[in-house]
Amino acid sequence: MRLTLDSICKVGFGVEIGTLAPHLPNNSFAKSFDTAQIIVTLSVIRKRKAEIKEARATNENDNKIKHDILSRFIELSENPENNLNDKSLRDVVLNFVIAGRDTTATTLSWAIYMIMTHPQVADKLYSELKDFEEEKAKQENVSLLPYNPEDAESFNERVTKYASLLTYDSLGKLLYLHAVVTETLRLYPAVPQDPKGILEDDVLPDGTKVRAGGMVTYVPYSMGRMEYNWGPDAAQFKPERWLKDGFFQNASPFKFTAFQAGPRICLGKDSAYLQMKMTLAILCRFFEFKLVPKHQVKYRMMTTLSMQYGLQLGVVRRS
Ligand code: HEM
Repeated sequence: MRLTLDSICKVGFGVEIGTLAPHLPNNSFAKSFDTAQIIVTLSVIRKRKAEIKEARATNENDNKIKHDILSRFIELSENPENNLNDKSLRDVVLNFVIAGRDTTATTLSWAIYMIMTHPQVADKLYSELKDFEEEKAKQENVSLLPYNPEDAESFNERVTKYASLLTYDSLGKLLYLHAVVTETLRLYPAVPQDPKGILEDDVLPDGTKVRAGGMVTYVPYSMGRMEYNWGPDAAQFKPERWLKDGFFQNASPFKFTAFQAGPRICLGKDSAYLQMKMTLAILCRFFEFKLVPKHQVKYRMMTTLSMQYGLQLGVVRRS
């Protein structure tokens, strides 16, 4: 939650929340999130507006002007035709924080759970990440100094070097990692069910009549486990099902519904993949995870699919 909250606040609104600082501070933003969202987000909007105004007044060059999502919405709000006031901007901020924090955090937890309970997947993923490191370092003429997992300094140096090799383009080459994340979302979709209110009487494509005022729900959790959709091994965690002849095979969003489908499909899908793949690449290259014996992992069906008792695990540094 700390990682994904920091990330969505930085990418979305250009604000350093700092909940993941080395001493893991209690953070007023995170703490007050549930109770004081509105006050906090309005202050972020006001601060950003003032910064934009100042950057323009002092004719700052382009790299001083932030390019986050909020700044773009503020620019749109300057045109009265767009009808965007502070309240709508507040809703934009809240929408992105809610959409971007718990979804990716919960998917990362399920992915780590799947990886550590499927040793063959963990091995294959580790090989992909190690091979990537060697190839990329060779390509970029980066020297990889040997390190000792027991020695924090040399270990951290190597992790930092590895992180610098992970770019938007290079992450796109980690196909097994992409398949691991996608397979996790098939079995543990962050939004497990997604109800819709019916505005007008209508008839669904299969002839089912629906009445205004009622509700229809599609359930990615069930759809991801239907043999009808995925074959007799639907219940098994098999990233390989997404790969054919070394290429990633996308499924229709009407079959793999974790991000919804149609015109209101998730706007943050690519950004979510980027963040999750970057995090998992570093974690799975440098750490091995072991579930705490007898710890029970059970899902909790809320707006997002969380773990009822959390995920308790041991972590060991890898060579
Ligand atoms: C694993 C990660 C994620 C999953 C599974 C996911 C899933 C979804 C789903 C199912 C919806 C449709 C909700 C509905 O309208 O009924 C949605 C909408 C949305 N998501 Fe995501 N999401 C993820 C991450 C993110 C991130 C990181 C962001 C922001 C950077 C984001 C931004 C949005 C926005 C803005 C919408 C509303 C789109 C609209 O109504 O037109 N999501 N997401």
